[in-house]
Amino acid sequence: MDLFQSEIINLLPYDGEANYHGLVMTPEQARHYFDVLLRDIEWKNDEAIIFNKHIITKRKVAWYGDRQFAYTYSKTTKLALPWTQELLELKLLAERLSGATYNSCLLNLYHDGSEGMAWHSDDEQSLGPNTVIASISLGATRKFAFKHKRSKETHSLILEHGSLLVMQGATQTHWLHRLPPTTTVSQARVNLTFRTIIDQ
Ligand SMILES: O=C(O)CCC(=O)C(=O)O
Ligand SMILES: [Fe+2]
Repeated sequence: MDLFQSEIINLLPYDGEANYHGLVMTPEQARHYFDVLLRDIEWKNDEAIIFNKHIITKRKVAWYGDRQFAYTYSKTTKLALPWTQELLELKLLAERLSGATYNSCLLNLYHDGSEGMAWHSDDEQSLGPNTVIASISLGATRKFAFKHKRSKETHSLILEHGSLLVMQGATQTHWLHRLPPTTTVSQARVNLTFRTIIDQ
């Protein structure tokens, strides 16, 4: 039984599913995970090569997994670190609620509302088709948006402290998503996306 929200809401009208489970832990648990992850995760500024320029983002990232999976995007490669206790606990929670399993997790740390993530889809070959991605949010409440690649239709929702969003089906094929920057948020947010790497 889901103690927190009986209804799971699918944000997308077609071409995929983005199921928002709402809060999946108490505010105390969410605060605990937020504090421990801020302290213990090996946060690094993200690097990318875009239009032949070497970019270093303010946003910080980390990459963890079952094995030393290589994660390559924007022409940079990271090797997965071994799971921590808290990451394993959150992975189990995401697996139980989403009915899928995961072998890796990408973490993002947004220090305040000036940091976000631009439109993209998580459609790397290493994730395979119709991949399931479970996204847990901790800390500041932020808006999250989807845009259909062809129709340009948009849908957005608010990701709360201690919440779970599961993207699945054809979502990454047909929809872009982003975390828009905002001037109204001064607190930090940590996001974890649990993923399954298939081709290594
Ligand atoms: O911070 C978020 O909620 C989204 C992060 C994201 O889209 C990603 O890591 O691919
Ligand atoms: Fe993403």
